[in-house]
Amino acid sequence: MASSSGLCSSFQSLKPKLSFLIEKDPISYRNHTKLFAKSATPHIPPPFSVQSVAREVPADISSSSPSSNNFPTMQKKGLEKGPRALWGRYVDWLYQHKELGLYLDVSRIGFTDQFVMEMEPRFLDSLKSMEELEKGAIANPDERRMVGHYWLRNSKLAPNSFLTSQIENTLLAVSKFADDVISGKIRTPSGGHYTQILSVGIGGSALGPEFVAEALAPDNPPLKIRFIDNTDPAGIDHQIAQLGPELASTLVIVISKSGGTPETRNGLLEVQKAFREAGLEFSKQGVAVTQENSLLDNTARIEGWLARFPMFDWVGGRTSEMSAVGLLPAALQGIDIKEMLAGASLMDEATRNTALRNNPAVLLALCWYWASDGVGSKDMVVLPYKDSLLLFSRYLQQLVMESLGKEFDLNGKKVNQGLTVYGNKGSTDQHAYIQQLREGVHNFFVTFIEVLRDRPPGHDWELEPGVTCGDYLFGMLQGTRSALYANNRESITVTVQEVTPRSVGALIALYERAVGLYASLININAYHQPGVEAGKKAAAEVLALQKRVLAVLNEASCKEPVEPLTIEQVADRCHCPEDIEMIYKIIAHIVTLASCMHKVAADFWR
Ligand SMILES: O=P(O)(O)OC[C@H]1O[C@](O)(CO)[C@@H](O)[C@@H]1O
Repeated sequence: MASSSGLCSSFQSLKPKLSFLIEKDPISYRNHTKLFAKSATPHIPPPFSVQSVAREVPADISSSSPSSNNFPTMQKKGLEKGPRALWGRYVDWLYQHKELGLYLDVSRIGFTDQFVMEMEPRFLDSLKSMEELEKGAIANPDERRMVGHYWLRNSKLAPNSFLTSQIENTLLAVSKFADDVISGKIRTPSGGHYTQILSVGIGGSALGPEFVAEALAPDNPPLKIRFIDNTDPAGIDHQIAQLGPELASTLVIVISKSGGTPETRNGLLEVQKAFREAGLEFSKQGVAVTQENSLLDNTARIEGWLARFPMFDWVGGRTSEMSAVGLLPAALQGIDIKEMLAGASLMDEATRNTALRNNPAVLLALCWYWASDGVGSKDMVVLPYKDSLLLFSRYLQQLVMESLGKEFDLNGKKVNQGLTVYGNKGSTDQHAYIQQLREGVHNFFVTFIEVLRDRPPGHDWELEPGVTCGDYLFGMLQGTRSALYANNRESITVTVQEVTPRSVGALIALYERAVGLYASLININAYHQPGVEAGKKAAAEVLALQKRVLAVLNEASCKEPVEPLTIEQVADRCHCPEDIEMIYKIIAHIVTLASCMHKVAADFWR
């Protein structure tokens, strides 16, 4: 096979050099081009230096009429096609963060120089708002809250010393607890090492930890992690069954900012039941991450759980990965959380840059605005070409959609804003829905996430002469990017050297800032979620109605003989005839579950 050939070894020794070239070349080329451009075109100084590169802008191929009143006035042009012009655009706009080894290529989004110039003052305003937010302004007016997730990776930025020490103490406590568990200083009630984590939480209290575990946990972590992130009884049973006897060496981390989310409470009650049935004492293995004095916090304190870590009022669920919510599970899996924080902090610095084309979060938000007309008219398909980043799109789905999907803007005007996010991973998705992306309805733009390092050094081999498995992955990404572009489908490419705690921290920080900037551009509150409350309220009403239905059915079933009822009669006896459809669904649900209701069910369905 090729792996043992001379070609293979020479090829492998060539590869690091190639990646070095890839790393360095485009930017130095850009600098070179800039010098050229300077002599031909007057250089417009930062913030945005709009460069004239040779462009072949064909006749309007995919023009659309933006529906937002705020959208700059010019018409969208078709995408540039000529390879030389595209290369020029690539070089001209490529963003590189050297220390992070991160690139952002926006060349396949067709924004024009005029668009950039028209957007510039608005971006400067948005950056100003972000600056205020970081200084502790009430950035979430509805909930009268500060928004401080940026302080988590640079505690000195917090607006007062009390918050700074809260952040630092929590980080110390998380690190110490994780070290003690891993080293065996903290042991299971029977004196052994902890081997498993069962994380119970939902939404922002699950998605970050899930993404980070998938991306960064080593193959043999000190503690393996499992998640209960739903109120699906079978799903919960499955997780507990998979733990089996290891339940005795499982650390259960219950995560909930509010401490009152029903799904999380249910997960906790189910796990506590499993502990009782196994003859284990839950409190000795339970850890809570929640706001001080929440229901969960009080329960954990009264029951004397193993540990409690704070969640802060000024950190939102979907931006909580760098708080104890994300750091505790990560540290317990042996992930370097200081590196995650360092990556995020470097990215925070980069995304404060007011030289707009050198600010990657500005570039992302600019692309989103352009591609979706500032009103979410196109969906964002996120395609990491790396298995370990599979959950990035799912993580971003909450970050972006819960933040931007709002009915009203900050002035109370109905806007129905948002930006839809979906995606799994490449090249897998090429064998699923990319057919439609290439040829079907044109309602999206793509974000490719590229990882330069295929494998740890020394593990590569050639499947065919000169070609590795990773070369295929690379080819699939580049091929899809080109094929989509050839059909006027726009894309962004974010490139990292490898998937490390640092690069993952940076990616999270990049998107957090881009969402904040974009929200400010479209004048919405990115930090509340009133729509979710409506669903929760409706669910509570269904559960209340279920109790009334059960009472009516119980009464009927206690009669001798059992009193058969029509659905209309049940609705009448519940005093809510207008809810007949919901009552039908409730009965259909409970008759399949409750064995005590079998008799009634039989009569009911007669
Ligand atoms: O951490 P908590 O309070 O349990 O909330 C979980 C999730 O529920 C929501 O409040 C609504 O879905 C999210 O914003 C949040 O991340």
